[in-house]
Amino acid sequence: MSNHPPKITATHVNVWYGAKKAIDDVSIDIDQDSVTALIGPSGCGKSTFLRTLNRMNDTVANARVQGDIRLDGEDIYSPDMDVVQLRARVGMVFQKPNPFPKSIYENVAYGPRIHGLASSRSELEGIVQTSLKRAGLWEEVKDRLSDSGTALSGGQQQRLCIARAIAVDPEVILMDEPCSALDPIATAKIEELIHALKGRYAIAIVTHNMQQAARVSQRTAFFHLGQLVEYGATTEIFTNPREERTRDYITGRYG
Ligand SMILES: Nc1ncnc2c1ncn2[C@@H]1O[C@H](COP(=O)(O)OP(=O)(O)OP(=O)(O)O)[C@@H](O)[C@H]1O
Repeated sequence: MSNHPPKITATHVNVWYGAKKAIDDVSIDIDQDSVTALIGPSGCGKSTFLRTLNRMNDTVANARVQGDIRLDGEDIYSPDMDVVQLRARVGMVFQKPNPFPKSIYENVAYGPRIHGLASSRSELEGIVQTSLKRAGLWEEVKDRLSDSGTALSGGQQQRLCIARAIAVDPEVILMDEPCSALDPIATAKIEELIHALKGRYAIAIVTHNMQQAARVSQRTAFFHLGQLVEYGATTEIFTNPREERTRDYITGRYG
């Protein structure tokens, strides 16, 4: 495990949708050097919790978040926090690949351009190239950068979305079931990519697939009915869980 202080600390987090409580007093640290998997049955609040980490819930009209969430010690819900900046620092990849209906190049160049990360066209080209390389897509697209991002296969589109997140130089990447729309080969590529990105970015991934959690993560958080039941080293959670509810879930008794 990491020698660094946690990248993100979430303490006593509660989330409501209107009167319905979706997250109940959850405290978690997200480690800089690990991949953290969030697992649990459908509707247990995994995505809701993940979205609190870059304030994506701000965009949901009836959602209300309470608690303390810090990125490198900085309160991300502080009124001083620039949310656009925060979402560049804490990037997100969604279940369904969602490239912009623009060229492959533009998909990746857009973020660095609006954030003013490149002072020249060649610098911007360099960022696009590096991001596509880190996302494991460069070899497949280098000769067709002006083709539409939406013309790529689903797995390529998802790697394009990862390149788009990487392009704005994030510190954390949140992935919300990034492989659920992909076939096994495309899924394996994303899992390899997660391995390759580990350490450079703190990564938190929501997954329904327990084998995937076991393969890609070093830490696992098990959620049930909006609560964090157990959080620890992935090997411990899968081989020697402390809680009966965790054991029931990983042995397939529900969910
Ligand atoms: N925008 C919303 N308005 C009202 N309720 C919501 C909203 N989004 C989610 N919920 C509810 O909050 C609870 C947690 O949902 P969430 O999507 O976070 O769970 P999840 O564990 O990610 O589920 P899944 O694995 O099915 O994606 C569920 O009961 C869900 O119906």
